[in-house]
Amino acid sequence: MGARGRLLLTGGTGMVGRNILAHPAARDWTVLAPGSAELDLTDAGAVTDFFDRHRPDMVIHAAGRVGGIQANMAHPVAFLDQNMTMGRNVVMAAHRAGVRRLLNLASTCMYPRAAPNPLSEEMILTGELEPTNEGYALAKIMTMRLCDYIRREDAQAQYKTLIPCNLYGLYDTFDPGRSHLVPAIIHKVHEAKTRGLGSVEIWGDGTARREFMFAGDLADAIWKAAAGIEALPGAMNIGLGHDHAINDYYAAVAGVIGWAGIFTHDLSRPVGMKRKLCATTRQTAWGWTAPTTLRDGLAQTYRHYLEHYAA
Ligand SMILES: NC(=O)c1ccc[n+]([C@@H]2O[C@H](COP(=O)([O-])OP(=O)(O)OC[C@H]3O[C@@H](n4cnc5c(N)ncnc54)[C@H](OP(=O)(O)O)[C@@H]3O)[C@@H](O)[C@H]2O)c1
Ligand SMILES: C[C@@H]1O[C@H](OP(=O)(O)OP(=O)(O)OC[C@H]2O[C@@H](n3cnc4c(=O)[nH]c(N)nc43)[C@H](O)[C@@H]2O)[C@@H](O)[C@H](O)[C@@H]1O
Repeated sequence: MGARGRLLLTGGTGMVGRNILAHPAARDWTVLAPGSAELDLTDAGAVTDFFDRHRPDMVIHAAGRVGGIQANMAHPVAFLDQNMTMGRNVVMAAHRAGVRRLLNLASTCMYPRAAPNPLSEEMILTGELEPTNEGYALAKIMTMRLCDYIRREDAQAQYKTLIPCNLYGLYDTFDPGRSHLVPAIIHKVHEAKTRGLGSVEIWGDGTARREFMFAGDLADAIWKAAAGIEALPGAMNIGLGHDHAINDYYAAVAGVIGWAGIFTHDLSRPVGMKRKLCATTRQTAWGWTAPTTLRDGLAQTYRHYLEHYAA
């Protein structure tokens, strides 16, 4: 048994979950990490049974229906329904089972579309959401608020929410229909290189800005948060504090892969938020910064892509 106790990690088969499991701090806990085939989190009865049988001391909720801008736009019903149901089932079953510590993972899509950057935690629920991912964002807000209400009603309950910026890294999803920006670029530029193509198409004009953190770094923040959840505010961004234009990410990936073609722009493609940069005031006071540079993170992710996905 890990010295810190028994921990249920939801989403342990996903990108964030696998990075959490690969981190050395995972050895401090006895981690239970069922995938959806073993425990369907949309099944309330199955989730309650799981808590009754396994009695975890802590929960990290990192499961979700997750995808890039195109998948979110195509399936708002599934993104709202599945994420809301999973969040409700996990948080309520944990509380009913007497679990005192729960770390919930949200996303910066919870911020209002017109909020001024950098985005600080108190801006949530002050305005209209970005329509391209509204369903997902509503589910994330609901789960965060459920944790807030539980803390308010139960002084023993340490149910806290981390709000990570955009992520990329090992175990990412490279399928173009579902992928986020960074894995999409890696796949496109790799294909261009291997097929001898001279150009790659960027969605939009490439001036929108995003803050992408290496998922291995997020795992480090998550374990620090798990070890001292009492010290966390109810909600806290996990970000870098700086961002880049979409065009810059394409150039950076091309540099890492070693491809020297040209970029074109498809202006008919969705762009979403013009910018969503996290305020890192709370995170800085908490004493953590992400260590991995963009170039190093991209190089590690490309190596992983070559080993596991490249044709
Ligand atoms: N990726 C990002 O850019 C990003 C940014 C900010 C926040 N986040 C948050 O981080 C968390 C994890 O994201 P990710 O990128 O790791 O996603 P991911 O790679 O797509 O993984 C999703 C995980 O959720 C599990 N899952 C989905 N439906 C389930 C169900 N019905 N029952 C049980 N498990 C289910 C999957 O299990 P199976 O594989 O076994 O089906 C998988 O382990 C999410 O809360 C997401 O909102 C992600
Ligand atoms: C963290 C996630 O952020 C997501 O928003 P969001 O940053 O726009 O999601 P991404 O899919 O990462 O897209 C980021 C930006 O990259 C541009 N982009 C350029 N080329 C591509 C490409 O080939 N593929 C993709 N996917 N984008 C591309 C896209 O127009 C958008 O402005 C939300 O939809 C999710 O719900 C989640 O919250």
